[in-house]
This record gives sequence, structure tokens and C-alpha cells, in this order.
Amino acid sequence: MRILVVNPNTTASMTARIGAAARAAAAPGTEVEAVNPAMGPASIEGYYDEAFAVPGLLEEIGRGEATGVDGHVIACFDDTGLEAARSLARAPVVGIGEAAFHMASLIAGRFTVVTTLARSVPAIEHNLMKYGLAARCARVRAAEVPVLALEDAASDARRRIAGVIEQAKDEDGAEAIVLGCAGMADLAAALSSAHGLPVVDGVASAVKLVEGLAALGLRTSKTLGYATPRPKRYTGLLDRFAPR
Ligand SMILES: O=C(O)C[C@H]1NC(=O)NC1=O
Repeated sequence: MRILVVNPNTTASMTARIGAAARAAAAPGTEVEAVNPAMGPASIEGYYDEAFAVPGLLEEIGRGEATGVDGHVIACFDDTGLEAARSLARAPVVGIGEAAFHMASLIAGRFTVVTTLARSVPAIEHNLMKYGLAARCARVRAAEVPVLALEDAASDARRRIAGVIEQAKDEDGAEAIVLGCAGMADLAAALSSAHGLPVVDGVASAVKLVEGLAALGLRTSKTLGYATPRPKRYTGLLDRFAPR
């Protein structure tokens, strides 16, 4: 089985860490290819970055489809471009946010999401409502850690995340923690051990869900919302993205 993991931002070191986390979760027979677009934002922190990450993301999804991958993971916690990617793909496409929310819901009554910056919180709250899982989320908290600080071993990111986890336990009644950034993927096991509750990483969750979907032969439905885009002209810089 081959799974494409796309980091929609353009920071290669983050893509490498995401790929390592994905491979650590993958089953022995699963090959993981981790990529990021050549164009777009270095990190995604809010709606504006998210918008400009989508074209590059979709280009990578299209390449994966052309090589016949068995499934795709969108490795950005906002689930950047998820619906558009599903419209382009026939293989299943799973976002790490949606995956983590579902996995946390299977092991805990209520969970708290710990993400990077406060500006990223509303998009995550919107996704929880869109997915019908808002009732299971006690709160979405920000550790006030820029995404790329997670790439800097000298930053206080880990300490900040740990402090917010303790707040979530004390104040939210959180029975599990969901890590709200792909760049936190390699922290899940250590944080779970240090804080004494399940800590869910979306990268690993999405890999296992794609493996399951592919094993069951479940592919993206093309009947309505995710129907293949109708051929039409796109003008200017976006010409190459026009549905043919
Ligand atoms: O929204 C966030 O802060 C997290 C999100 N941004 C990013 O570049 N990769 C992510 O997982």
C-alpha cells in the first residue's frame, strides 16, 4: 500500500519530521511518501496562509493520483484544502485534524485541542462544528507557539505546550489531548507519559485511517460534493489548475 502525506506548507524540515512520524505509525506493508509543495507559505497560521497553501497542496494531490497512491493525508491541522482535495482525488483523503478528533472521541468523553497561535483557534473550532464533533471538544487552546518554533530545539515550545496541557486537565475536564499542529507529531508519546493522559497526534491517526479505508476498498464518493470538477477555463496564473 502507498500513502502520500502532504505537508501543505513549504518547510522541508517539517515535512521530514512529519514523514518520520507517519512511517513510525504505518503498517509494515505501507510505503509512505512525504512531500510539500515548492510554492506557498513557509507555515500556515490562519486563514490567509491557508488560502495560498491550497494550490500547491492540490498540485501534490494530483501528482499522487497520477501515480496511483492508495490514499492521501493532508498534514496540516486546519485540514487545509480538504474538500477540494477530495473533489480532485478518487483515493481517500484524510486531514490530520479530522482524524485526530475522531480518534480522540473513541477513547475519551471530552478532549482539549492544544494548537500553536490563538489566530489558528477559530478555524479549528469551525472544523469541529463542520465535522459534528464540537460537543466532544472541551476547548481549543493555543500554546502561543509559532509553527516554525517547533522546528527550533532551543525554543520553549515544549514547555509552553506542557503548561497548556496541565491547564486543560485542571480547567477543561479534558480526558485526552489532541495536538493541534503537524509539527507536534513527534511529541505525542512523551507528552502522554509526562501528563498521564492520552495525547493524540493527527499524523499517526490519519495514516491508520487511510490504511483502514484503503483496506476496506473505500474511496472518495464522487456523487455530489466531491464530484470531479467540471472542465472550464481558469485565467491568469491559475491556468494550469483548470479542470480539463
Ligand atoms: O494552524 C496551525 O497552527 C498548525 C498548522 N500550520 C502548519 O503550518 N501546519 C499545521 O499543522
